[in-house]
Amino acid sequence: MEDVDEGILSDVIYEALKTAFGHKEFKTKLQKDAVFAIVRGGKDVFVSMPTGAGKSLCYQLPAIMAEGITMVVSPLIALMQDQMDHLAARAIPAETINSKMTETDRKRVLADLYSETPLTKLLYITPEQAATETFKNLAQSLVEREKLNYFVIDEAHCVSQWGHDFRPDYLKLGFMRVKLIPKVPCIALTATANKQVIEDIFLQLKLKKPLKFKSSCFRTNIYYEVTMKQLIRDPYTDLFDYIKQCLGGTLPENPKKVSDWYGCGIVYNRTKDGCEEVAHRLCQKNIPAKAYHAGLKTGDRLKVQTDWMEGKVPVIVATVSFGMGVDKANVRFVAHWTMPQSMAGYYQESGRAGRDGKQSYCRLYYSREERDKVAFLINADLKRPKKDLAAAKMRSKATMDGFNNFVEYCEKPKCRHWTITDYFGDEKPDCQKNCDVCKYPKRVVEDLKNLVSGSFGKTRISKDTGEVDVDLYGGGRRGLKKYV
Ligand SMILES: Nc1ncnc2c1ncn2[C@@H]1O[C@H](COP(=O)(O)OP(=O)(O)OP(=O)(O)O)[C@@H](O)[C@H]1O
Repeated sequence: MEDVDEGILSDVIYEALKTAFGHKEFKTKLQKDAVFAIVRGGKDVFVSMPTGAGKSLCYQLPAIMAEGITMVVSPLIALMQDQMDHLAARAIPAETINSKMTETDRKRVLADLYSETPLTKLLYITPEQAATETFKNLAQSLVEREKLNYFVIDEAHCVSQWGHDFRPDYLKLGFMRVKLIPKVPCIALTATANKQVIEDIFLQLKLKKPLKFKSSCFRTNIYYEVTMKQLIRDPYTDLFDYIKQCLGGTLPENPKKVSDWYGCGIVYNRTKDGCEEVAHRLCQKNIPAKAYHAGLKTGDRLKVQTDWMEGKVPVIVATVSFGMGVDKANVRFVAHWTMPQSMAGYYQESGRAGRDGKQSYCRLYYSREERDKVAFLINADLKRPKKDLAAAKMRSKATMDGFNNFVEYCEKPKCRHWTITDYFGDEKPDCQKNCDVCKYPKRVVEDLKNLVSGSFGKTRISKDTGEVDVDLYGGGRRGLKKYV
């Protein structure tokens, strides 16, 4: 659509936005700019927006406007299914080819894709599927028939050796693209990429001078805080009170009538047993909660997720296996009962709060005991023998950096929003006291002092960095030591 008059193009895009997705406006100017650039075509595009900002629409709208097919590489079958359900609800024909589908379905999808006028608009595949002969032949055929419009890589941080969800199969996509579909524009999207990850995405996918659409990862409507678990007398009571506060302040008289609750929430836990334990204790306190983890049978796990999605149970207590692709608007809080392994992981998990733009809350329960446990687990994992040593070394460094950065988030009295935006290479945000450090600086510093025993140096607030400089470790050692 390179030569189309801009006014006409704009009318067509807005019309499609309304008829296909039911939206009158773009969510943000960045979403609009990205859509317009992708529709104009001819260029690779990189989109980095916070969770819930509406990245999917950036490629789905151009995909339905174009005459051919858009291929979307997505990391998980569940994630694809979720996207396809959303599209099906809007009567947009989307299909997948994956290892779990029946032979009949597979034949049906392929027959459509090889037909003269395929009905499919979006085809979702995993990176593993993209590496198969079936897929290579299909891609070649679509290119020859000029039916492939865009090649989309969702959750593009998975491509990067430095990304927290690194998947080696993603590395093949760059070669495949150059060899098979060199002229098809590539659209890479992510929510969690710092400078290093972005550079690696460009390199691995061999993007050609991509147009960049990046917004700050600053989530204005989330209150971030860290609670020192070892300093509170009764952590469970603290969690109950927190949840009650986030979900409307008072307990409904009939706790089974969930419509009384103001929204819902997630409690993340590192272990299956931990999830069961917390869910059990919440139920004892009349807070309906269910555990979600890999130890449950598929059907049970699905039921827990559906109950939570439909608002039948306001609190889900889950391991990190829960959440990717979950698009629920009214998540009022995300509490971490244990510690994630990296800043990028925490940003993604906590970012499930407040997708509707309303004020929401994220609290991490932190203790040094937990920090040491996670450090031990990471160390053990890094020591396991690896096939590709060079890649493993790079990964180790990324993992260590990610963890140490996150320890700093917990242990440095610096604006939480600023720490996050700093990590992702974004500008200093205007926090507006929407974090504990900015709202209660004295209390945070006191807590940090109490976190460790030893002598403390003077407390000084730096004008340049916003950090409260305090000798937390005693013995004159300043700053944080590295743990992994
Ligand atoms: N222009 C728009 N107007 C109103 N709502 C929109 C618009 N674009 C997207 N949305 C809605 O915003 C929500 C978040 O969109 P989406 O799931 O694409 O976010 P995302 O950036 O992909 O998030 P994540 O990184 O968590 O996957 C969805 O409910 C979607 O329907």
